[in-house]
Amino acid sequence: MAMMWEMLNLGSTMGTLMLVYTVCKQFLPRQLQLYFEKYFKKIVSFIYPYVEITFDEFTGERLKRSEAYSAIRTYLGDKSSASAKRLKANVVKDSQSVVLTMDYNEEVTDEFEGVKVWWSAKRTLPSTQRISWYPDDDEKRSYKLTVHKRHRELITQSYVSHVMKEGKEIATKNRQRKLFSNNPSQNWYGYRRSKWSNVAFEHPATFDTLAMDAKLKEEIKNDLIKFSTAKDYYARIGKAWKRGYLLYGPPGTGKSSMIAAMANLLDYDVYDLELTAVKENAELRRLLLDTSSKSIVVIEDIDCSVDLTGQREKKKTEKGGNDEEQSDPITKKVKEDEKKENKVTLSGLLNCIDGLWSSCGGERIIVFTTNYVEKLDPALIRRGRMDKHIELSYCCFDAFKVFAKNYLEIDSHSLFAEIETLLGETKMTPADVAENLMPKSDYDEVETCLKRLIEALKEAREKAEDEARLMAEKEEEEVKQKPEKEQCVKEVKENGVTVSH
Ligand SMILES: Nc1ncnc2c1ncn2[C@@H]1O[C@H](COP(=O)(O)OP(=O)(O)OP(=O)(O)O)[C@@H](O)[C@H]1O
Ligand SMILES: [Mg+2]
Repeated sequence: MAMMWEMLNLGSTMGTLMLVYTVCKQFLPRQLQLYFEKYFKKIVSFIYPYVEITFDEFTGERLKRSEAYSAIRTYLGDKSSASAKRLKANVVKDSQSVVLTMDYNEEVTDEFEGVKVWWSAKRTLPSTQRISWYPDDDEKRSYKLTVHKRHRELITQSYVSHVMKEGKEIATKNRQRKLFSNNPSQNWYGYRRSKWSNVAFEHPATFDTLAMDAKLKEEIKNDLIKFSTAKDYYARIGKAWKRGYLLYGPPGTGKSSMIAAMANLLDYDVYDLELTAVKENAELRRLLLDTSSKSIVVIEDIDCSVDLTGQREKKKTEKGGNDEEQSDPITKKVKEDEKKENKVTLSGLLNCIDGLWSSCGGERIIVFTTNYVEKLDPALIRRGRMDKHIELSYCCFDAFKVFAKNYLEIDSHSLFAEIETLLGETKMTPADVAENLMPKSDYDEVETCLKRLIEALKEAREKAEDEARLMAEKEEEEVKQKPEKEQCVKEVKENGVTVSH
């Protein structure tokens, strides 16, 4: 019997049965219809001794994508690539490989411990046509597993977990890392819309291409590797498996490049959290809860994203602050509106970091970057929240050597000594050093590039010296004018004369 069912297409057989059912129901007299319906199920289960299990794409009021569905899709993609006639292809892993998935209404057979099962992919489109900005909103997708009822136990107890496990393993093997960015909250709701949008993460920066002090680089690499393998350690000491990094330094010193290098080293996804698009603390919490493990959550330019100087501002206002600013109604209104627009507060952010990490899955790194570390509230960057503070600064000789090796493929040169001296005398960001060192045409020789950098360093040194001279002159002038000013103020006080400027 089973052989016969195998030879027939299960889907079309059921289709035929349903057709018979509909036709009979229409043409049978009313009295007989009731009997027919009553016995139809029994007849079907007798002729069709199979169990069907459906795995829908979405669970929990369609807000969460089902893990089982994803795992089955990957598993069947692998299985069906040899037998199915219609497949869908997705390019993964830096465009190097293609992953196939079963197309809709396609069926594949699988075997488990000698038992045959049938899988089919289904898509249900909305029954009524309607105009919508989101045409796919009502589309439902699922996989259907069909198996003989005498194998029900084996399939539900062992086969399904086998499929899940294999599917997850294949997914890990083909994993294309992603860069996520948060969507504004008005796009969060409805079928298949989500809090984060993503693209493939393909940043080429690694710790080998990162130009910085060699010792510090090694220390950071070791710290990251230790963290990623310390699951048991964190469990033993009773701490959530997370680590916070604060990267600070002037623009163009490699903060963003370091985040990319971290993600590439650990094979983590990156969640680039734009705080200015988050309306309130509750939204921030939901966003963070929707991140996956093995990920780096990044908040760039943290000093610009949230009013971290709130407490100090408040104190200033209490003392009287800037009278002009306070009395100006337009400035006041703009400030009020700004506050309404962005209600993420420092305490909200702190609660999210601590609350999130201690309450849900681990293996997450949070990175803050800033150009002005002194502006940040100490509560935000205290150890335990931001465990490691890393200063990325102007280009040192170690960093230059990395650039020379990567950009010009040299380890030493007679001009290196001069460059070392100049780097010690002036401040140039790694971004500027890289730009000067990069060959500008196919005919640019190594020496040309090094000499261009030397010229740029000399220019920067002269500019810095000029600026220092000007500053010194200005200070001298101020010192000279001080006694005169003091005398003037004294006279005004004594004589009660109003001086207008
Ligand atoms: N330490 C570095 N090592 C290698 N490349 C660097 C380094 N610093 C800067 N660069 C180069 O300069 C460019 C700018 O660097 P990056 O974006 O990482 O700087 P940043 O510190 O994040 O700057 P900002 O504060 O403006 O965001 C990068 O494309 C990179 O090629
Ligand atoms: Mg940056």
